[in-house]
Amino acid sequence: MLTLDTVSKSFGALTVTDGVSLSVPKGQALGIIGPNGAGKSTLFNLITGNLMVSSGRIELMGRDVTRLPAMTRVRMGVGRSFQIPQPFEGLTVFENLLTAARFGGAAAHDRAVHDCAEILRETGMLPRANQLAGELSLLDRKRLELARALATGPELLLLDEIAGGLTEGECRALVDTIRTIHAGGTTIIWIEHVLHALTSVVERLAVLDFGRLIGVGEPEDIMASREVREIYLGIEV
Ligand SMILES: Nc1ncnc2c1ncn2[C@@H]1O[C@H](COP(=O)(O)OP(=O)(O)OP(=O)(O)O)[C@@H](O)[C@H]1O
Repeated sequence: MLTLDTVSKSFGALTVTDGVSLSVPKGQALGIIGPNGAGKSTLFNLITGNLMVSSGRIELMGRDVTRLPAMTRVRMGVGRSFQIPQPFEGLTVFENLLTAARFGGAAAHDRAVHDCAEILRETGMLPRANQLAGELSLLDRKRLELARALATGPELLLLDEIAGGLTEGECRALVDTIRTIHAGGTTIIWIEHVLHALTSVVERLAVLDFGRLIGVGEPEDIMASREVREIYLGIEV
């Protein structure tokens, strides 16, 4: 589905992504962890085309997308949620979804209306359909962020810290929704600091530190590794 080949990104003298190589097979759920400022969101921006790589190559569904703009990648099936939800505050929940489906996914109107209704149901947002996005609670803003990403019809779904700030119960509900999306065959890459939520969904974990990929593997092995415990969790072993 996705291959990163020695991808690097620098802002002036600051290297934020440092030679990252990674493959994500179709249908897999991969978690990305790492300390604040490790370059996780930047990596998402490089995958989506919101930022262009300084060097390296990105392949999506067998196609070199390294120089393709973000909109082309959305239309190819890359959907994302943002760490800070960015809905159109003055539009209703349904209008927000429809906008994503029509412009991000390029679906015809009738089809988009049908798909958006389905996504509202799937994400538990149906009762909020006619509410203004600007009036939503934190949980519902997060759900809307997920729903908007789904409305673009993604084959590859990138989730950026979607569980942070939620109560245990809210977090469980969100995890159930993400599990269902994954079970439907969508490839997922999920950046998350709420580790128990993340590891209850993903099959593989990648660790970023100072822009470098320092480990990729089964969640149990990664969480048990000395390097991760020292660098990420700050636990002396
Ligand atoms: N446009 C930019 N210009 C300059 N520096 C940037 C830019 N975007 C990000 N950075 C820097 O790159 C580093 C990585 O940022 P990034 O947001 O990718 O980290 P992160 O791992 O997602 O952090 P967090 O867990 O806090 O969200 C930080 O030091 C940040 O200040």
